[in-house]
Amino acid sequence: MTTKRWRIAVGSDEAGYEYKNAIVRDLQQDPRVEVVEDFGVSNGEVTPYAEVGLAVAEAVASDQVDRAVLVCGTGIGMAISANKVPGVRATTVHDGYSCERSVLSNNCQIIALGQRVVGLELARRLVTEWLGYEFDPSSPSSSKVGVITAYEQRNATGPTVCG
Ligand SMILES: O=C(CO)[C@H](O)COP(=O)(O)O
Repeated sequence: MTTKRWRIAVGSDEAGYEYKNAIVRDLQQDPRVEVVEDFGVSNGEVTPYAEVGLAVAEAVASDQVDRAVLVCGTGIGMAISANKVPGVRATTVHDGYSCERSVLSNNCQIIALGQRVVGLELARRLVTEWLGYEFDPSSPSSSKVGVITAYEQRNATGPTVCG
């Protein structure tokens, strides 16, 4: 069990607004959390999920926060968007095992949830459990994540052209 106090960003589009607010409230009351940054959206605001996902992922990449939770209708668009930011590993999670492995196997800094896919209580529980996981850099999974990092670093000046 980790003793770290996390700096967490949370963001959603309008399809994830209710869950985002519930998760922000939970995190604000969690003693393992040092700070919660709410990246919106605000009530009634319509913003493409990618704008929020990219802004939150940049906050992770720049070390403004340690980790983040994103919510949209499915959690898919948010994860795709966040993964475009170099250094960020984000995934959609809707079950406890994937949530655990997203950290312990993949060293993901971001989980994405779908408000139209899972119930609110499961989403809240996943976030609570997620806070208890911390990647072990000395684990056998580390070199596998390193393949991803090395690929990013080799291609840091521009996208790979295939074919
Ligand atoms: O779930 C979403 C993106 O993955 C988003 O909340 C809704 O996107 P849309 O189906 O394109 O409106």
